[in-house]
Amino acid sequence: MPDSASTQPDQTAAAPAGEHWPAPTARQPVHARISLPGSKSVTNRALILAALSETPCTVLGPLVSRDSELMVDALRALGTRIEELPAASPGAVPDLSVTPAPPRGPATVDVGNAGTVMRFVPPLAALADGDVHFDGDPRARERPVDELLRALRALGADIDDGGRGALPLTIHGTGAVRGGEVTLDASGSSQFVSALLLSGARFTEGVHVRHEGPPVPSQPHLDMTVEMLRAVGVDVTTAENSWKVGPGPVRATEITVEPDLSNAAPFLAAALVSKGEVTVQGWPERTTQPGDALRGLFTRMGGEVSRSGADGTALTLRGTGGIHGITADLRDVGELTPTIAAVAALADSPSRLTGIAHLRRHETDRIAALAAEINRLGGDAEELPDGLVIRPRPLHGGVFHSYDDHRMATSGAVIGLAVPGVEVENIATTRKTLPDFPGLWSEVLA
Ligand SMILES: O=C(O)C1=C[C@@H](OP(=O)(O)O)[C@@H](O)[C@H](O)C1
Ligand SMILES: C=C(OP(=O)(O)O)C(=O)O
Repeated sequence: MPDSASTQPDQTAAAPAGEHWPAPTARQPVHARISLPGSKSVTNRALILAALSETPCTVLGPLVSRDSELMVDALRALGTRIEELPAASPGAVPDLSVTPAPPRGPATVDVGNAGTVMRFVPPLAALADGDVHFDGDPRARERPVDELLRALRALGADIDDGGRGALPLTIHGTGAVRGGEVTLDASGSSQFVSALLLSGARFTEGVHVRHEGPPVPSQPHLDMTVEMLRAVGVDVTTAENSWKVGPGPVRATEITVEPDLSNAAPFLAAALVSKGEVTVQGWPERTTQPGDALRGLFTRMGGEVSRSGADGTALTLRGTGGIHGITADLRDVGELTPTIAAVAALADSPSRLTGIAHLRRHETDRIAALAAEINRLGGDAEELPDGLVIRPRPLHGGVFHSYDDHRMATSGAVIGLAVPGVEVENIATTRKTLPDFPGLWSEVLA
């Protein structure tokens, strides 16, 4: 079996065959100024809202990567017209013109390994007239959707998942979803709640989602959903563990996508690790993106953050010398964990990262994968049920496996900055959310 087909980390596994990318070491402090592609989370929400809109909508500055392409293909399969507009300048990312149509089946949706596609599209597909079949990468069949399916059924959808509570599945759309009140346990993924809210205004009775169970992760992503819904005229009220969307039209005409701040993580880490300076352009003054937390996290780990530019949207992180360990509850910003863990492995004191049990069901079991790969390079990372303890030790070169996980791959690149001889297996998996990570990384290191 090719290495990239395996998703389960195994500390004892010998380095299997696969494409290995020699991670460049930073021989001197990195000094760079970069523009990052659009946010995955904003792009895929924008596309869903545009598809449900009463009016045509332009999505400005969308991400073009595997996850966004899967979303575009899914919506096209359901009848939405999505066209690229002429690029503003050569090499610029084309904006997207979205012409909505009532969702229709029969259709087949490939979710790849995109959480946003496997969770956000089923509620929209339940509004279709006809059957919609969902499947994805082998790992997608292991990622949780059970609570979402349970909730959708309670709201009136007819779903055949063969009793698995997982992909593959077929939604027998009847052209309408009753909606109403539903209680679910969203501790496995905030995306269950976001999914129901994004399509909820189009359910006959709207939707009132209540969460019961251990805390819901990724609060900023829930805020993003609520904020984007309100921006297109949807009535949303929230209380603790409760979100209510009134029935009514979605009126999206233009949605601008912010740069992906979570994808800023490895680049800012490069400044910290190499004692250099990296500036990310277009960092919003105010945002719901979890990546905004990098400012505080990397400051605690030894960096210095400043803003510049006429509108203050150029954000610079300067490495001041030391890299410090950190004790942090990352429940709200789980997707930053792989980069924080990589930096922690290079720090001058131990780190304890908690609140992230749900990462065990992300693209791979990220807790196990990070521990396995840091330890494979001579480090000392210990798994906790809900996180990691990382005690820095001198690391050596070797293969850093990515487990088909974009953020594992970029973490290997971060460690490689400081440790000669690190080879990242399947760097191409970074295309899930970044169109050309190796290219951008070499530019930054040049
Ligand atoms: O709604 C979103 O866009 C996301 C929510 C989070 O999911 P979980 O709550 O499942 O961690 C995050 O990790 C994922 O990368 C994107
Ligand atoms: C968890 C992630 O992605 P997904 O949207 O597939 O859940 C991620 O990007 O870190």
